[in-house]
Amino acid sequence: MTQRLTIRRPDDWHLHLRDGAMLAGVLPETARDFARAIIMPNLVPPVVTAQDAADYRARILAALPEDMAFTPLMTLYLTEETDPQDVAAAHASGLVTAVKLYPAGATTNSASGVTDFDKVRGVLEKMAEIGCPLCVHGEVTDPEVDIFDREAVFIDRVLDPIRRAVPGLRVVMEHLTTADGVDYVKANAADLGATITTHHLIITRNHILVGGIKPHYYCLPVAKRARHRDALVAAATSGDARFFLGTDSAPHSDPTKESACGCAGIFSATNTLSCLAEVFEREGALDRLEAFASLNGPAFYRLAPNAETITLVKGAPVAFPDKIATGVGPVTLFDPGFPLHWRVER
Ligand SMILES: NC(=O)N[C@@H](CC(=O)O)C(=O)O
Ligand SMILES: [Zn+2]
Ligand SMILES: [Zn+2]
Repeated sequence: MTQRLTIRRPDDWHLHLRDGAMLAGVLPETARDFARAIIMPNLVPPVVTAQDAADYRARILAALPEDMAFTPLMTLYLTEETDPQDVAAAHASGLVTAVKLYPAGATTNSASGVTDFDKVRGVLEKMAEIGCPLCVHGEVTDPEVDIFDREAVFIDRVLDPIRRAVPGLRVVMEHLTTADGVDYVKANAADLGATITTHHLIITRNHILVGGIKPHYYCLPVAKRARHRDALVAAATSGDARFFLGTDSAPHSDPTKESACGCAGIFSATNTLSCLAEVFEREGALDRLEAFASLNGPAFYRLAPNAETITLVKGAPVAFPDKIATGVGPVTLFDPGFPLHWRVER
């Protein structure tokens, strides 16, 4: 008997769409399966003001194929010059859903990020007052700190002090990669949530480094050892409403990844739901996939879940393309390293 699973249409609470020809190439890969996504603002130059967000939103909608429905939920890139009133107005009008904090230099296109956290305190206080969530790339940039420890150190040195200094601030720890992060979320109240990516539920650092260096498994925060991956799987499949899907699908063209200094980012929009169904099935948690992919995110963001549903069907292994063609070159699709049997019924 064919196995079928019908769930509310999912959303992606952490997505990179880029701009121009890359945007046009990757947007359908997300819009095919997802109703909404939180759109990351790390363009070059970044999406800093409400006007930038309005313009970017218009470019996304213009790139959307006519037969697809998709709602981009816009974010602003927090800088030391961000104006609290601009944020408040953009949030009140519905243009902007959240603000994104990048520690300066922590990841791809983060040069305009925050160095001195005292300088953004006024914005954070305004956000706490109006209920605008802060999405956080949670890694310290201190060159003395080992790259595998940067998330855990960030929690102690930066995140916990910010949350104590600005009570009531609603925070999403983006792309959680450690058991330390899972424990920190669990130890706190409902004003703290976390996104977990598809790939961090599957790969460990061995995937990047064993048998040759694999640039398409390199992302930030970098995948950790198996114990951490397993803690993420347990959190995602637990049904705990504080954990929800943010794919962090982050396209880079192949030449920029397959390089002596390859870019960080894994592109997973196309096969994410098939990967997730496989992971949740293996954990005996298929009945909790809907919470993770379709219910917990909207609840955190105080939005209604999508009214429409999608149906996943299990059958013979599904063939996904190795690469997506875009106007700026091929983008390699995330390879989970095991066959995928679930596909979204069209
Ligand atoms: N995750 C990544 O490795 N890369 C992201 C940036 C980010 O989310 O940190 C990107 O923009 O390419
Ligand atoms: Zn990030
Ligand atoms: Zn990201």
